Amino acid sequence: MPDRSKQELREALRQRDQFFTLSLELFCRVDLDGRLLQVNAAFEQLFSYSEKQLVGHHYSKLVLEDDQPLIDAAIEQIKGGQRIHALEARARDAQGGIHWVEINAGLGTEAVIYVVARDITQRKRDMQRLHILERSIESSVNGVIISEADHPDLPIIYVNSAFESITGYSRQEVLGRNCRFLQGPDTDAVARTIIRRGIAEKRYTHTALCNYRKDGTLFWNDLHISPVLDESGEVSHFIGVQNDISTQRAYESRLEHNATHDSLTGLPNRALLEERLQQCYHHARHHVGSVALLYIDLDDFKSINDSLGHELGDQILVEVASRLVKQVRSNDTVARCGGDEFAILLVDPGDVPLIVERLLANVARPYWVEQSEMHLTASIGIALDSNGVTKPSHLIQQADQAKSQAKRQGRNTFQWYTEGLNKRVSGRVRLRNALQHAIDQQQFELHYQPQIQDTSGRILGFEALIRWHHPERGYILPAEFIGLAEDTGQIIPMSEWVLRTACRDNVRLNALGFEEYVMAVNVSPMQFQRANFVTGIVDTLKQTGLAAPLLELELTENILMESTTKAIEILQMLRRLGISIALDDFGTGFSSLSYLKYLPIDKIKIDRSFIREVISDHRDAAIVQGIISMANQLQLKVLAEGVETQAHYAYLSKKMCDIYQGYYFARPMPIDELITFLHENEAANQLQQQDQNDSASSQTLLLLDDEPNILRSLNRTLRREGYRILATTSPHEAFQLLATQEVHVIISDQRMPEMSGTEFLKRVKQLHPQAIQIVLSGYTDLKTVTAAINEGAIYKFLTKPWDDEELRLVVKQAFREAALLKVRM
Ligand SMILES: Nc1nc2c(ncn2[C@@H]2O[C@@H]3COP(=O)(O)O[C@H]4[C@@H](O)[C@H](n5cnc6c(=O)[nH]c(N)nc65)O[C@@H]4COP(=O)(O)O[C@H]3[C@H]2O)c(=O)[nH]1
Repeated sequence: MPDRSKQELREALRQRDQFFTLSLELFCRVDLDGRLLQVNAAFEQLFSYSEKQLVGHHYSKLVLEDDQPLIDAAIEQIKGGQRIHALEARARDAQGGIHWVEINAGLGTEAVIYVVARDITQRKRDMQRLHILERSIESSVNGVIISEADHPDLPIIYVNSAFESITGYSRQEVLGRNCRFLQGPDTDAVARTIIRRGIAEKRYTHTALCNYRKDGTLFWNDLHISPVLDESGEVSHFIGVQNDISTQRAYESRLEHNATHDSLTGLPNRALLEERLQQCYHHARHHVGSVALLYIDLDDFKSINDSLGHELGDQILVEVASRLVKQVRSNDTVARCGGDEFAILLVDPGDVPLIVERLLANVARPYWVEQSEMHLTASIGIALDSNGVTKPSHLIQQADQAKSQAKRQGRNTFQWYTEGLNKRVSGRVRLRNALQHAIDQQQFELHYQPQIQDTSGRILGFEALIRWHHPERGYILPAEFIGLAEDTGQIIPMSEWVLRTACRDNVRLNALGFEEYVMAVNVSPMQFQRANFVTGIVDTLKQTGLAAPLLELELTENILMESTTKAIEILQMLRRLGISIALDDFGTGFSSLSYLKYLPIDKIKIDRSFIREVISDHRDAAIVQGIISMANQLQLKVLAEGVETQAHYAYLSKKMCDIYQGYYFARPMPIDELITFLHENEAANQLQQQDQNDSASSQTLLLLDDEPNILRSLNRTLRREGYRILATTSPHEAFQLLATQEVHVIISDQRMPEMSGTEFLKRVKQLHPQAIQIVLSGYTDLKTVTAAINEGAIYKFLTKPWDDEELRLVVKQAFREAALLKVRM
């Protein structure tokens, strides 16, 4: 070889070595057995071995055992004349660090393998990371969408499987499209704008919007959109992460619904009603009267609930709710305010009474519960916003007040709210406070009214009647405060006090040596319904020492009708203890008579409203007669309340009434007055008894009439009573008789030739003031009567022809009066 060529060859080799040495790629030469022959600097550097430490060593000094079969196979291929391209294997450096290398190799001319390799550890790591990211995106439960930002329509270039399962669209169906195909008519315009702006401004955006699945169903998409920047910082893509929050939304709206709706009927509750009312005020401030509020309360629903059970009670409430809703327009609000109370907000109501009538009629239609027919009514209160109300709760309150008024007016009716009603309600609030003060200050007293046995006139017992001794107003009657106390619950402490005091006072009467009297105490509905009612009574009897048979409880029909079975059980318990039961105000309760036979009671008290006109109104007379006959059949005692006159008494005793109570005998009186009354009564009884014992004739009656026939007839009527009767046709002779005999009662004619009856009695009054005088006149002209009354001498004025029974009673009373007079003198 010429020198020049040698020189050129040396130069080429030097350049190749330099290239070999300086190259950043890993170079090495390996013999066909896999032993290293030469490595370059990059190789030394990567593996931290010097060329000396490597040359002559088998490649397995570096390549991991797992990858060695790959290298062996590659060597075999090379030996067969093939080239190896991009074979990846792992090798360990001197410090034990692992490197991924990509190997290219081929056979050189001198049976040496030339290897060019590259350290791809970083690339491998990056790829692995990408792989993990992709796997995590794929396995994410959130839908992921990547769209291209360069393209104006932002076409989708990637969606994950979660997107497919949320939307129902496959990857192929959505690639290349803009995401907006998921939107629909209900998609909120605000949410769309938020997305549009976020994309235009290339920033992170978050919103929730309703989207549609492939099958057309709606879902709530909680969407986060983030821009993706390329190396130059430009937005190359948008990545959207979507979350199906339909269930959460449904739950939230259910929660919201529950917070504003009644769970049983599904109607708005009171809070939502107030909100709607507030909205109405807001919109309708311009014209008054545009809103009406109806407050509806079902009448006696409690008894239905108690008798049918709550489940069926609930069914009825649901039915009522549906009937109410059907009667109003869709922009009106029907709300359930709790229990059996509903309210309706009528917007631009028009003819309110017409609507209310319709509501009442519909509530009153029969209900079918377990194959039986049930009836129900409602009371409705109406308030209009024309009353200058500015707060929803006030309007509701006004309608509520009007409803209570409707209830008091007999139910199944409606009532408008008025200022007068408001005043009454404020009055009630004041009264309630005053009543509380009275309870705290013990301003109550008990007055006792005697109850009299029929023929004997004997006192059987008393009714305890509460009085409020107001420091300024004096005595206030129960009619003014019992009803309110019942509504407010204040009746409970009052009733306990009444029972205790009445029992204690009866024990006191006993201790004073009077005969045993029965004390009748009124029981209030609320008191009766308390769980501890019977034990409370037993405790009071124990504490006061009153024997149970000396206590009578007066209950009204209405109390017993509330829950008949339970009431019967309670009454039976009381009767077993020895306490007697009277049914008060009988005839006023409109209740069915058929239940009477089941009630364990002892006595019926005919309400005084029937007694007032009993002698002049044939209807009252018929009712009283009916009650007495029925009571007789049921072997119950009958007490007539409100016996005010002698005529009442005479009439009722003819009708076989057993017991009497009324002003005719005595008014209710405080305990001290009662004690005096009882003493007087005892004394009179004793005298009467003594007189009767002395001789039947000790009660002397003088009859004076100028007509002998009248005298005979009077004699006949009164003879059977056992009086000693003196009779004369002349006033003169009468004076003589009076002078010689003790006369207790005189019956005188008015018109006599010798002297007028009035004149005669006036003179007798002066001479014999202890004699009780009765005028019996055929002339009832005003002059005669007033003259007789003005003379003040007479006890009674009777007319001819007389009623025998009445006459007998008057005379009997007169003798009683004469006896009392004698005690007082
Ligand atoms: N016009 C007239 N009235 C007569 C006559 N005789 C009695 N009265 C009155 O009739 C009422 C009889 O009591 P009541 O029917 O149980 O009716 C009672 C009773 O329902 C209730 N009440 C009274 N005290 C109590 C009590 O302590 N507790 C409860 N829960 N209620 C009571 O208040 C009602 C009214 O009581 P009072 O005003 O005391 O009225 C009493 C009595 O004063 C009469 O000849 N003519």
